[in-house]
Amino acid sequence: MKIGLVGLGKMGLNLAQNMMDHDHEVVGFDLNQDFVDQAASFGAEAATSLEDLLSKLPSPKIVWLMLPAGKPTESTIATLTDTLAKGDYIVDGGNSFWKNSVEDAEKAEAKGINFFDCGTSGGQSGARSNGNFMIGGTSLESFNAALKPVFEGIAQKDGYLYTGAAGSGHYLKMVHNGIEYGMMEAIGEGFDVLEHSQFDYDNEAVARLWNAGSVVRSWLMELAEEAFAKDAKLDEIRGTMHSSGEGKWTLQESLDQQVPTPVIALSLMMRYRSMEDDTFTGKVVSALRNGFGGHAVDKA
Ligand SMILES: O=C(CO)[C@H](O)[C@H](O)COP(=O)(O)O
Repeated sequence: MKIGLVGLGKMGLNLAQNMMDHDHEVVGFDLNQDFVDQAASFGAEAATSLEDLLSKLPSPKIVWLMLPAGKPTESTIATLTDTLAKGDYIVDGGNSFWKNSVEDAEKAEAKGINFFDCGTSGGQSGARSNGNFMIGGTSLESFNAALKPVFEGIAQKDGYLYTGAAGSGHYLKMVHNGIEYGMMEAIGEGFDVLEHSQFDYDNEAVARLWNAGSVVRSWLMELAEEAFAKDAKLDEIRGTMHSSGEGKWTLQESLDQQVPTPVIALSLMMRYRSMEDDTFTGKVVSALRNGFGGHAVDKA
């Protein structure tokens, strides 16, 4: 297969190499010329623009996006929907909001373009090899015809699934990331309790121990082991926990469906709380305690 890959950042560049490792040709484009040059140095064909990339693809054209969710992805899909022809393929491999994918697919499919929304998991190393992919889209037939052979190579065994109608791939990735929020928060909290205990635990040794056959062994625990190996008390980093939106979307969806998801909800709240050094909530509560009970307040 010859695939046009748009977006050659951390994930896209690794995915390009993964595809080429499995005998696919890649034409790469990114607004950042350095990324294009890097992809070319690995053997990808460099494109100077989206139009140039399309001109280098045989029909049916397969255009695979690895762009930040939101405007960069949506505007590129709109351009592709205007430009591509019946039978061509769009694969959105970013972390797009699933409702956008449903709408994007409707517009693309109205023109006979196949649209697939592909949640990509496994981080940068998974993109590079043995990845994990959750793929919704136009039909199983069109998936099997052009994309299945690609996923057979770039995914690990059992590491890809056609999940049904367009939107279902990114919906599944959204929930995956909600789970990810909860798992990471639990791991973080567990180590926080250890840090505050009367005992002197070696965090790296604990993570290594738990990775050796315990119930909580996991890739996340392995990443914790690696992080503690580099910086035993993580003194070099702040505890601000950024978020890209998928946890929020999972919570919004669970509220819409009236499904109780307290772990995911609180994990998201903890991320938001971590972005503030102090809180206005805290100031108000402190003032109220002082007001009704004369309790001490800490001065700013
Ligand atoms: O999809 C991912 C992992 O599965 C991305 O790394 C994503 O950015 C993680 O979400 P967040 O940035 O909100 O922590």
